[in-house]
Amino acid sequence: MSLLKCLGLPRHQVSTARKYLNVSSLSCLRTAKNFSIEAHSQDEEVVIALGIRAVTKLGPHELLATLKKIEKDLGRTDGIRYGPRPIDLDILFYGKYKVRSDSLNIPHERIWERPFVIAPLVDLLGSAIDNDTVASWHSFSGHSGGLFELWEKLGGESLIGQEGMHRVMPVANGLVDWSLRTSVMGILNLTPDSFSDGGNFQSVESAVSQVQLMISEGADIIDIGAQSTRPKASRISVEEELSRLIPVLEAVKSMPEIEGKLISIDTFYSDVASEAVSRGAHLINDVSAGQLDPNMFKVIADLDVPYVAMHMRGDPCTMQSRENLKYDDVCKEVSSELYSRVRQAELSGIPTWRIIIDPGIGFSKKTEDNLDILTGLPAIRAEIAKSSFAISRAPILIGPSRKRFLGDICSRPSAIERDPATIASITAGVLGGANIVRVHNVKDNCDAVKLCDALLRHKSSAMKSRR
Ligand SMILES: Nc1ncnc2c1ncn2[C@@H]1O[C@H](COP(=O)(O)OP(=O)(O)OP(=O)(O)O)[C@@H](O)[C@H]1O
Ligand SMILES: Nc1nc2c(c(=O)[nH]1)N=C(CO)CN2
Ligand SMILES: [Mg+2]
Repeated sequence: MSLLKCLGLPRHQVSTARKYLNVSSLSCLRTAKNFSIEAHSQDEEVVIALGIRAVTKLGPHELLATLKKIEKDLGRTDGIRYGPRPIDLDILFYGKYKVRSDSLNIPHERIWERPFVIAPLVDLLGSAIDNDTVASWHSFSGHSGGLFELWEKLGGESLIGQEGMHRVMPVANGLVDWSLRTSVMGILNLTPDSFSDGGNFQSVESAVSQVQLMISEGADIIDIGAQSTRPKASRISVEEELSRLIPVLEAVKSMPEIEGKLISIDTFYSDVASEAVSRGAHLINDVSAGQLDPNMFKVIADLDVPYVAMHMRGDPCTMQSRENLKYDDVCKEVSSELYSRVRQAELSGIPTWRIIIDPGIGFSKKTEDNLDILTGLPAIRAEIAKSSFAISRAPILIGPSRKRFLGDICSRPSAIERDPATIASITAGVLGGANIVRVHNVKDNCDAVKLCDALLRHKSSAMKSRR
């Protein structure tokens, strides 16, 4: 088992490099999030650092030769050491082994003082040290508290999001740091039967004007769904979903206002996902996290777009069955079930730096479960961090908008009356660490997230000045 570091990779080559690594007798076990290190001068490229943990049949020197070949194929020429280069692939660790030869030193000698190497390296771990190999990596660091202590000494989590180092996701043609401000995802339902706005936006013209409205009100992302996932909704075929979706997607793509905004597709069908991405959709939102279509993960792995993996049990027909509503500790169980879906996605080739997680408010949850989740996002992150820091730090999306539990609490049987309660639930979620909110009423929720972001910034600057 080895750990690799890729450094200095131009944006478009992130996925190319990963594909090279996949075909070179490495099978990926885990991927750490991208870190972009901002350029110090204007002509410098943004540098991307990422970590990969993989299994290989190659010996350490054979692996080094393979990596050198990949570096060469991607355009690296022998030149000034430590200078600018299109890619740098290093072996940080190789199982429990130490290697010392003229051409190879493992552990890599210069990792210990480099925050941009340690950041993705720590992300490949979890706080629970669950095997001997990982234990040996900790001991190689020379610190009694292992790699975690080393990371703290370098500055730790406080280095991230400032001082030039960002945790980023490749989205459309750029890199997004979802932690900088909360993003608002406006909902466009192309369904006759959605619980809140079913039937309103079925014609292309009304869909386009709704998108115009949501963008003018501040939406960052438009989430287009052509299949209802409300409890007990009957399922439509891929063909029918596409026939509703494609004309609207084409029309939305040709709107001048859509420039700079992201288009998300709410679907659990892989064929819908691939068709939509080929027509310019930027992101796939799958309420089933791959459970309703066995091809979903493989298709998403090849599509190279961000993927929202939402927690749900069963399908929209069975999700509210007694069995699927049974939790001892909802935050713990949602965390472990979501973690195992994301793990599966990773093993199918979707790197964690493309994954957005969603606890699935209203999907196989009772009212009190939804409340536990809305107040428990930090607990969900902490629980996932036991297994994987990278996944625990994924952006969180929440979608409480106009859902029934809000109506039950506020005695609002009609969904449109639930906007004030929605705003309160969004506020709770964002203050607890949600990064993207999926809402019907864009205008009012944009104000809510702006206030939350201001509160969070204020709190973190007050904490810093106290230090
Ligand atoms: N663990 C290791 N991983 C990769 N290369 C190594 C390792 N240990 C020693 N080397 C040797 O270091 C030589 C120079 O590495 P490279 O050209 O990648 O330098 P660099 O990228 O400028 O430095 P660095 O990788 O420290 O940032 C390689 O040809 C290789 O033989
Ligand atoms: N990611 C995500 N997608 C959804 C959600 C949700 O909560 N999260 N809720 C829906 C039903 O309204 C439909 N789609
Ligand atoms: Mg190198």
